[in-house]
Amino acid sequence: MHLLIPAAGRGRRMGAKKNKLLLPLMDRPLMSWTLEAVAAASSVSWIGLIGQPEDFPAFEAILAELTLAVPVQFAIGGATRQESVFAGLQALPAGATQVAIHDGARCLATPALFDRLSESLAEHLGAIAAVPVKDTLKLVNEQRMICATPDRTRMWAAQTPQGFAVPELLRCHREGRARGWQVTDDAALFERCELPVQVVEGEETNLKVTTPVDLAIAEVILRKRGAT
Ligand SMILES: Nc1ccn([C@@H]2O[C@H](COP(=O)(O)OP(=O)(O)OP(=O)(O)O)[C@@H](O)[C@H]2O)c(=O)n1
Ligand SMILES: C[C@](O)(CO)[C@H](O)COP(=O)(O)O
Repeated sequence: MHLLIPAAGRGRRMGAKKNKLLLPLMDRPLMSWTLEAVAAASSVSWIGLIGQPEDFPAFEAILAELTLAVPVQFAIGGATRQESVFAGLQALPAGATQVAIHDGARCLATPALFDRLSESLAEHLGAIAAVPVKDTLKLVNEQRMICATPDRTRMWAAQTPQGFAVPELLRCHREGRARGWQVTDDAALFERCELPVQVVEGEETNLKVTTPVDLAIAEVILRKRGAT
C-alpha cells in the first residue's frame, strides 16, 4: 500500500522552536524512527512525506542517513493536518488503490502494525488502528461534566495508521472541503460520508509525541526495545 506521512505541523504543544519531528530522540531526529519503521513494513511500497518546504533539507538529510528500501516523495503540507493529508493525496502515484496515513509524530509504531492494517484493507474500504481506552472518559464544558459518562467498554482511542480505498477517501476529503468539515483524523471523514471503518488492534506503545513528556516516554520505550 501507499503511505502518507503528515509531517508539516508546527508542534505548538511541544513548545519547540522547530518542527518537533526534527527534535532529537536517542541522538536521531524523531522522524527517522517513524520512517525506518514504515519502510520496514512489507506492505508499504511508497511513502509520501508531507512537510513544510523549509524542512525539506532536514528531511533529505534524514533520508540520506537511512537509505530506505521504498521510494519517498515530498509533498507540501497545509495549515491543518486535514489539508496536509489532502495535499498528500494529490501526490499519490497514478493507479494507487489503497493509502494509509500515519502521523510522523507516531514514531514508535512497529512494521507489524502497518502490515496488520494492510491485511484489513484487503477486505474493508477503511480501517484504523485503535486501542481500548483505560480511563473513564467524560464530556466536559466549562469545567463541568455535561452528560452521561460514555460506556467505557465501547470507547477506543484512535491511532494511526489509518488506511482507506483511495477513490473513497478522495471523495470524502473533497466533500469535507466543500462542506467545511474540520476533523482531526481521516476516519471522521469516512464516518461523515457514512462509509464503514474497521478497527484493527493498535499498539499501546504507539503514542503520538505531542508534549515534552512524550519524548521522555518514547525514549524509555525505545530503550526497552534495545535501541541504542
Ligand atoms: N498542518 C499540519 C498539522 C499537523 N501535521 C502532522 O500531523 C501529525 C499529527 O499532528 P500533531 O501531533 O498535532 O502535530 P502538530 O500539529 O505539529 O502539533 P500541535 O497541534 O501541538 O501544533 C504530525 O506528524 C504533524 O506533523 C501536518 O502534517 N500538517
Ligand atoms: C490522527 C490522530 O493521531 C488520531 O488519534 C489524531 O487525531 C491527530 O491529532 P493531532 O491534534 O493532529 O495530533
